[in-house]
Amino acid sequence: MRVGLVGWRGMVGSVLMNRMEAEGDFALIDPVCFTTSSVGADGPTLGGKATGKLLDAKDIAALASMDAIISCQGGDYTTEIYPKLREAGYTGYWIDAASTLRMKDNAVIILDPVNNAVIDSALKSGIKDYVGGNCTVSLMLMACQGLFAAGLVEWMTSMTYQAASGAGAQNMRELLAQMGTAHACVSSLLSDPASAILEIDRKVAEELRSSAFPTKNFGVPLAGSLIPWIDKDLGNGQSKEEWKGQVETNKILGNTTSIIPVDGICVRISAMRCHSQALTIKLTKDVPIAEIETMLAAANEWVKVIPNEREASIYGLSPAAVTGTLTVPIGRLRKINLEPSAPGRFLTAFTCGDQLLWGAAEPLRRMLRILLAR
Ligand SMILES: NC(=O)C1=CN([C@@H]2O[C@H](COP(=O)(O)OP(=O)(O)OC[C@H]3O[C@@H](n4cnc5c(N)ncnc54)[C@H](OP(=O)(O)O)[C@@H]3O)[C@@H](O)[C@H]2O)C=CC1
Ligand SMILES: N[C@@H](CC(=O)OP(=O)(O)O)C(=O)O
Repeated sequence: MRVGLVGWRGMVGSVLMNRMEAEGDFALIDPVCFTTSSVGADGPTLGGKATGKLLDAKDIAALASMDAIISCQGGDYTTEIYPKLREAGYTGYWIDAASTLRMKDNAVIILDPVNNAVIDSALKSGIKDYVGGNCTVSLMLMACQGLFAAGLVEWMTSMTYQAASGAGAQNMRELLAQMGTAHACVSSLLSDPASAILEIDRKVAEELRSSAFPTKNFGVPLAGSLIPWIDKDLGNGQSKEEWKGQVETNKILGNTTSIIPVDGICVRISAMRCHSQALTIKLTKDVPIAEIETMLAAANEWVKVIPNEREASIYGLSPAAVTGTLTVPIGRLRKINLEPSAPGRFLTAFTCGDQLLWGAAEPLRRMLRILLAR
């Protein structure tokens, strides 16, 4: 299979290349690398295979000669190139990390540990467009698959704590620059054990609010603060990131007639690349916590139930613990008494996952494997 790789050197693309290398995917394909900026330059060696010169990512004829194309180049690229490619008669597979095509009728949102059946039936019906889901949604579903599969979710709120990486590579750099600037303005005070903490705090607050503080990418301070809005303003009080929660969850699960409500508030925090979420779930019936834990743990091989205890939670359920791994821990599982008329039906949970792996790159390479296995 000739597989065109577009966006392979970006942040998501690099994580994807690393995972494909680690899983031996390149041995099974003929990789062809495209670029929007360095046509004719030497391509990378992938899985021991030289990929030759980089091809033009806007060359429709070159793209159309691929059996499958994986794009991590971004939404603008998809918007520009995908329609031209299909109009030119391309009938191969289009696998994409960008959100552009996600909600189109002819596209499937891919998260195969959760929706293998949806993907399988789409393949059988000839669908050719497969798009990775929003990172927060994919990570929530990897964690909560057991509850959805058992039909136990009546509705869910998701209050998110999203990492800088979701905003892009430049934003990760800016977060670190912000941390460094905040530290630098009080470094001499910090090295003096007798200095007053309120003086340190005052100086840091002043620095955060100063026009010299590095905020070109985020617009506002993230280090020492947070940003309570992610993605566009839909004009109805909801952010686009919050809107994705319900529409993408239900599309991934293949729910068409009966929709499970999912809503909440999406917040950017100063983690590097792991998104966390605090969930409140109304269950369709009262199920004991021990049974819920068993169900969650058995749903897929990456979810890990963390006992709802202090030590286990602080060491096992955080961005620092999870970053760079495919494990999706879920913990803080507890019944809360929100509605006395529905005892045992309100569940809290907290989950955390690497948004560049399950949230972006991993579903793409697994889709390729599904195609190769056909
Ligand atoms: N960031 C995220 O968390 C997620 C992103 N996505 C999707 O993936 C798309 C790509 O995101 P992301 O990987 O963060 O974007 P990047 O900005 O890291 O990469 C996108 C492209 O920018 C070009 N580029 C320019 N300068 C550089 C450089 N110094 N290093 C590497 N690449 C460079 C490359 O194209 P070229 O080689 O052609 O010059 C590259 O393919 C997003 O637009 C989004 O649609 C999806 C899920 C999560
Ligand atoms: N919006 C996500 C990252 C992302 O790229 O999402 P989407 O693929 O839905 O545009 C975040 O900021 O954390």
